[in-house]
Amino acid sequence: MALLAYVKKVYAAWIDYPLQEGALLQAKYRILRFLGMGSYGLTYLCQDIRTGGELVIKQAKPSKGKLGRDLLQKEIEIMQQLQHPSIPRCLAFFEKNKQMFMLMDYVKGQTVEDLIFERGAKFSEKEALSLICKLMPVVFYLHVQGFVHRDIRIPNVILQGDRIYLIDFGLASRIGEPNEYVEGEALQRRRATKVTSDLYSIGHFLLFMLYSTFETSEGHEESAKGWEEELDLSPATNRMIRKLLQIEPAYTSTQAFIDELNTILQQP
Ligand SMILES: Nc1ncnc2c1ncn2[C@@H]1O[C@H](COP(=O)(O)OP(=O)(O)OP(=O)(O)O)[C@@H](O)[C@H]1O
Repeated sequence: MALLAYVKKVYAAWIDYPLQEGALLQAKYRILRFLGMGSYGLTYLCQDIRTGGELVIKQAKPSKGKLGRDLLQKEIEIMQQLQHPSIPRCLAFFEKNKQMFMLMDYVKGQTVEDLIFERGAKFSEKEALSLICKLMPVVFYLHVQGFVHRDIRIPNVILQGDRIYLIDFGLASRIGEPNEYVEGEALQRRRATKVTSDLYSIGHFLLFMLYSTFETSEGHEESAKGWEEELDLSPATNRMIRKLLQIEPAYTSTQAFIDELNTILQQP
């Protein structure tokens, strides 16, 4: 049994091996760089050789078979229904030899994850709240269109100068849709097809930014303290995060959260 699992793993790694830089897809799109491998897809930065323009191509992970293709198909269907300046457009898709590919806008910029972990960016309370405030119009738009993103995390938000982008709609769903692909109870809250799951993720997003200024004292790296003790936040922000994380009753709507966020930001 262990041998079979090993063989399957080796086979998956082999068929999921990224396509080579320089390779041409559909005789039009040259692969410039492999951007990364997610749970269900491989993503490449490409160039349209006719126009010289850059674009991103996401390939359904071959080892995931039909499930991978169905998930990419779903991502395409959702992205095609969205039109927002903070969401990359799905430009086209194609299938070749049972492989599925989606073309989308390339968002040049830096993810919030890179800013914190590679650039050492530090977000004060006001800066972190302002960034969330900037992100909320696209989240609100998504919710009004009847969708939840379900994967709002620091690697999925890109800053490009003054502009903000939300990427990776691989887990996006219609609000109220049955939770088909969620494994494990802990993920249910984050992945429920309700707007509260995006608000819950925004609570964690905010904490990631706020912890960028937190210094652990020597010898006390492992702290059992929670964020409320470790971070010196205003009582209003603490309460807001408690509501986002559903420690207190959750916000009844996305607008209710936005209103409270604006009120806090207007305080001196
Ligand atoms: N439209 C885009 N523009 C620029 N970079 C992108 C775009 N879409 C994805 N990326 C980048 O490509 C890489 C892979 O992204 P992808 O969403 O496929 O997987 P992931 O985020 O690594 O994993 P998972 O999908 O499991 O969350 C990431 O570094 C992401 O920032």
